[in-house]
Amino acid sequence: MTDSTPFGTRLRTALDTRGQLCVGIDPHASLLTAWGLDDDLAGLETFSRTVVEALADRVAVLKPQAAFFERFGSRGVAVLERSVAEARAAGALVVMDAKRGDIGSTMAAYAEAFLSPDSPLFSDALTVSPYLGFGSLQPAVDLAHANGCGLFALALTSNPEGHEVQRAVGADGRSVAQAVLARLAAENAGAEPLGSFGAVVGATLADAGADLAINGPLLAPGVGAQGATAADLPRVFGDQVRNVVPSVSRDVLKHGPSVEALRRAAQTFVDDVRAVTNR
Ligand SMILES: O=C(O)c1cc(=O)[nH]c(=O)n1[C@@H]1O[C@H](COP(=O)(O)O)[C@@H](O)[C@H]1O
Repeated sequence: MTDSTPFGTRLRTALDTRGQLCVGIDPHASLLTAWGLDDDLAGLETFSRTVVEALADRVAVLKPQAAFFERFGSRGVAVLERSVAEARAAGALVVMDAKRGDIGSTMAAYAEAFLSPDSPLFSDALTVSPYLGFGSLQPAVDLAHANGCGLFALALTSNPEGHEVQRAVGADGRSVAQAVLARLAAENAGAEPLGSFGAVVGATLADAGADLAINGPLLAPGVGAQGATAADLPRVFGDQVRNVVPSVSRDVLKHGPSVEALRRAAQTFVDDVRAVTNR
């Protein structure tokens, strides 16, 4: 199923109608065990199908983490393909968390894999790493534009180690992260109601220390297991809080395998975010 409406437009509608939340599908071995499943292909399949069944018809964004599927080889990737297709069919926007980034000619192949409607892994958006230079991402930017998809570029990640690279200051006096954010803002210029080229900015940051007004979505992992809460969002994101997509994996997933409990956990996060954003 393709939809040439730009990702940013579709995301704005999803956030406004379903609430500001992304749930990550991260089938950790420890979660499979906690759900009473074996850490094998059948466990992976049951886990993913349950999360999609519980949440794809009500949560704005689902974000499968590709590595947890790839560790089972090609049959794990086949489970990922089915999960993406079923989640999209049920109305969720799917952000593939594969954090791709390479020289431009190879980046074109990564873009084909995730942002081409003919690909079995076709997703609404893809996480990308701009640390081979933002310009190396151009094939993905072009394909996203062509197919109504989005990208989320790692700007200020939720892990403490990210700072040594992302806060480094270049010759022009800007941090590396600020330079990435500026490129995203340029890509989103003039887009309404929201651009399709987002940044990843961890909710765990003490403060962003950068201009987040990129006219695009801000994917904010770190809520839940990494220690951030909805109450941190206004401090980190200021007047951009409306464009934040808080992302939670383990703190929702730990409530399975009960479909009802997964739904309640997700709804609690949506309500908590709504309370701090006054929306
Ligand atoms: O791109 C991401 O999604 C991401 C970026 C980042 O800065 N930090 C981060 O934790 N993530 C991902 O977000 C998810 C966080 O999972 P939980 O800590 O269980 O909520 C994992 O899949 C991470 O790979």
